[in-house]
Amino acid sequence: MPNKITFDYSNAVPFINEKDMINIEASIHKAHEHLHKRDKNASDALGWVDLPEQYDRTEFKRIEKAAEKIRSDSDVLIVIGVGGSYLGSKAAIDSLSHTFRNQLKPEKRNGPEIYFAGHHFSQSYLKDLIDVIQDKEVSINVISKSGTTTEPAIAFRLLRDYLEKKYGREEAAHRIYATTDKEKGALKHMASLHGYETFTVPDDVGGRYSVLTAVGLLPIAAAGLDIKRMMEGAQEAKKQLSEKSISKNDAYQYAACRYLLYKQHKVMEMLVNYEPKLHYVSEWWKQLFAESEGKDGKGLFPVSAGFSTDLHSIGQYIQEGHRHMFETVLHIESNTENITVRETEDNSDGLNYLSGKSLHDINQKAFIGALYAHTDGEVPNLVLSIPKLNEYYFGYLVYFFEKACAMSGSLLGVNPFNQPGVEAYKKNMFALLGKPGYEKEAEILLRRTKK
Ligand SMILES: O=P(O)(O)OC[C@H]1O[C@](O)(CO)[C@@H](O)[C@@H]1O
Repeated sequence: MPNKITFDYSNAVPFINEKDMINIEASIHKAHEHLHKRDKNASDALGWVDLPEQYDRTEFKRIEKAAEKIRSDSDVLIVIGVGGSYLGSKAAIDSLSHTFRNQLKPEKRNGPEIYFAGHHFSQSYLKDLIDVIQDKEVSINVISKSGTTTEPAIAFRLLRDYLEKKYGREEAAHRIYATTDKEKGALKHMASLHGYETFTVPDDVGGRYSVLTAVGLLPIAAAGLDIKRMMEGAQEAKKQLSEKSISKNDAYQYAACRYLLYKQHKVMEMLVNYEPKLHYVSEWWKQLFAESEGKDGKGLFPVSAGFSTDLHSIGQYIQEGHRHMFETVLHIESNTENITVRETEDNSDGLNYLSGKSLHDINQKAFIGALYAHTDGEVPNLVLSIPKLNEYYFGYLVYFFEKACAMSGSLLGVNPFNQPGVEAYKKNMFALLGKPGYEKEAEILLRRTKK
């Protein structure tokens, strides 16, 4: 099996050709220099670039130890976080575990049931979650880089109450793990006050680039997945994707294709998978690219689809609707399961032509069929071939997208490491909720609603 994920843009021709790739090389080199030759002392957001090799080994051991404790004393782990503080671990756990993991008997599950909270304000979700965890041993991993994000902060206040009522303050504190800034923020303060074990989100790693830090690794390890192997995959990606030359660097090719298609009014990118387990990989990818690129009136709009399911809903639009999109397909090459269609005597459903074929074979044909159909319909297709769904390739994929995203933002001429626009709704919400310090905004909003 190859040690890498490969990228193929041959199905984006005639929109992209080799000459375009040669022309864009100089811009790629310039951005590459910036990404790699940074001043290591500068406070930038490039800590993720070397992270697969230069991560904190001592903290890594503590993560493994904490994960072991959670696995031995908990039936349930609740991971509290939003955006980059939960999407990466959710993506890893969903894509690398049994599809119905939480419903399996404990002995078949390899670790506690894992639930996510603090990624919205839904009352019924929280009530239902509390129903489900009754009579079970529970631990919490609360994750917030800033330590002040409202959704996880509220969920933590409520679930901490639940835990303290159930176990008492002291025992609850032994079941709470906080992942946050090393010194500032409300969460760090609370952790010190109550004695929670803490893990660090490095200063120079932004939330959406943080899945390979404690942010992602603790929940992933608690789910029984091999985080060492994940880091090895990321290390290999780091090695291969540190090539400056576009012809040798698949992440840069992908970034270049996105930019070239964008320039031809293909302003929407649809990340496509043929495996429901990958749903949250797409959700993670959407945040990575949307927060990194959507600014200054620029940016590709990232959307996602799960095929063949969505071919039966939005397939019509993709084939014949407005021609403003391209697809990037996550193609999983092999599958260890082998469910085949058997022949029947009467062939009453007309499916005997498929006998002996596995569902994996059929899925592969759906992929090729849609690829050709959509390309014929002027929807360019980029393909990322992933040899197998496992920890190694997950780590590789994360690093691939992070590198491509940083390059892609640089080509667009935006800062791929900030997200100033996310504050606008928060400001209004705080004003409407009466948060101290937002009185002026509240007045403006009041006038606006009276008009
Ligand atoms: O980890 P934190 O600081 O709670 O932030 C969660 C998410 O919220 C955002 O800051 C947007 O508000 C994202 O960039 C981030 O991933």
